[in-house]
Amino acid sequence: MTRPLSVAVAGLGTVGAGLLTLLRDNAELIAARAGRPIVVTAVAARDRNRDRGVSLDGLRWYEDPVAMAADAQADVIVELIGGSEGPARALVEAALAAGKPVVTANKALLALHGTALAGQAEASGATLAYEAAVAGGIPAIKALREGLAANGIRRVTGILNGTCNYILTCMREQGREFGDVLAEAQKLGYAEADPSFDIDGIDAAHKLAILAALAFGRPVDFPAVHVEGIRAISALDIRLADQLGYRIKLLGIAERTEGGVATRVHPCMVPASHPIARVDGVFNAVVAEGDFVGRVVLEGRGAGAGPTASAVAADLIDIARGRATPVWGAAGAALTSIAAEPMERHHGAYYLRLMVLDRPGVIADVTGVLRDHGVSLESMIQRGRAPGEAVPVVLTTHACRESSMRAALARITALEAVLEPPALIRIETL
Ligand SMILES: NC(=O)c1ccc[n+]([C@@H]2O[C@H](COP(=O)([O-])OP(=O)(O)OC[C@H]3O[C@@H](n4cnc5c(N)ncnc54)[C@H](O)[C@@H]3O)[C@@H](O)[C@H]2O)c1
Ligand SMILES: N[C@@H](CCO)C(=O)O
Ligand code: NA
Repeated sequence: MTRPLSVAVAGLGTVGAGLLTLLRDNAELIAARAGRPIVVTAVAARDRNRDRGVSLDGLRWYEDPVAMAADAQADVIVELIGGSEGPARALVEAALAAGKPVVTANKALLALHGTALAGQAEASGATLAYEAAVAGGIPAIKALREGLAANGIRRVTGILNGTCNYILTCMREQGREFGDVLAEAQKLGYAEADPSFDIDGIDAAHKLAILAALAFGRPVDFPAVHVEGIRAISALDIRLADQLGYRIKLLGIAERTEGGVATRVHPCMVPASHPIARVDGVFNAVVAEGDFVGRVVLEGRGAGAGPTASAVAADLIDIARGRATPVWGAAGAALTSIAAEPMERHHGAYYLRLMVLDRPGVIADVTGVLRDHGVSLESMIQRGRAPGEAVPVVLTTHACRESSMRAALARITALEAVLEPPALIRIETL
């Protein structure tokens, strides 16, 4: 057998420790599939003495992860620190500059600096692999970049954040509070170091920006992604969605439109009968629609030590085998910018839930505003009666322009009888 692939790992948190465990437990089958053993020989972490459930005996130890890029014995650098700046970025840049292949799980880094990093990789001939960065253990990058490479892609839709999907599922199934479930997701190793990246939709937007670049052969464009998270989703809306035959999911959607490419991350009402509505807990899903293949659906765990380590190790096996693909699926010069379609131009149906004073004339005022903006109602439900008090009123609309809906919403919010900021959730028929 050829000599082992010598791996240097920076960051021994959830994913780093998971990778060491996987490479140890499955060493034999990995060696067979990689054509040679894959062995961690160096690590960089903050605390040498923390118990991670894996032995660090005999490994070269680095206080400064960036110094690892110059380790002459390391064949590959694995970056599992996280964050789009700081030591993670410095390490990846230093390694690529030295012509060393890099494997990372860092979607923030790729979404923000992916074009420059790919340029560096192309210039030095080094691989930059990132399967773990999108949808955890699901081989979504490989599927889109290699398996579906012969297709024009119309749309990619995904449940791309395990933490949010876990929170929404537990809120619905167990009636639990948002904060309580978030704390559990953190304990399970699903959440980002700063969990607002998860719940505000930023992490899903990082991943969607990466998928959109691969799907449409354009440079990664994170600022173009419209982003909303799940903070405003209430137990009441989850219950009402159920009654209407929907599930609330945080989706990332990238699609070709007449004006270019639209990329958006926001909570959606999806029909309860749609396969994506049944992707629950920490599971993610990626649905790609290609012009020749049709619809491809991938589902699996999107976060956690095991699934993420599985994806990192798969990239290491590719490197050990000498398999390399351009970072964004084509050489930098072959990528072409495509206009970003602004969210105001989105066309779709809406769920609007108001808390209104239960008194005559209020519904007429609300529907009057919708009429003024050309928004047509599909249904209206008032739950309960409480004369002179607040009651929830739910309206669903036919498809209309986002700009019309927003203008109507601003006027409805300002009505005296509307007591709280309304909840607006887009309905996706997919
Ligand atoms: N946890 C998941 O399920 C998951 C899934 C996919 C991708 N990711 C990504 O993987 C990366 C790591 O995530 P994680 O969940 O393992 O995070 P983590 O916080 O558990 O681990 C990160 C580790 O890096 C260490 N670190 C910080 N600064 C360092 C430095 N200067 N030198 C050396 N070590 C340093 C921290 O002490 C910590 O142990 C992130 O980019 C994250 O977005 C995580
Ligand atoms: N925090 C991320 C980790 C996986 O990228 C999530 O919850 O999906
Ligand atoms: Na993946």
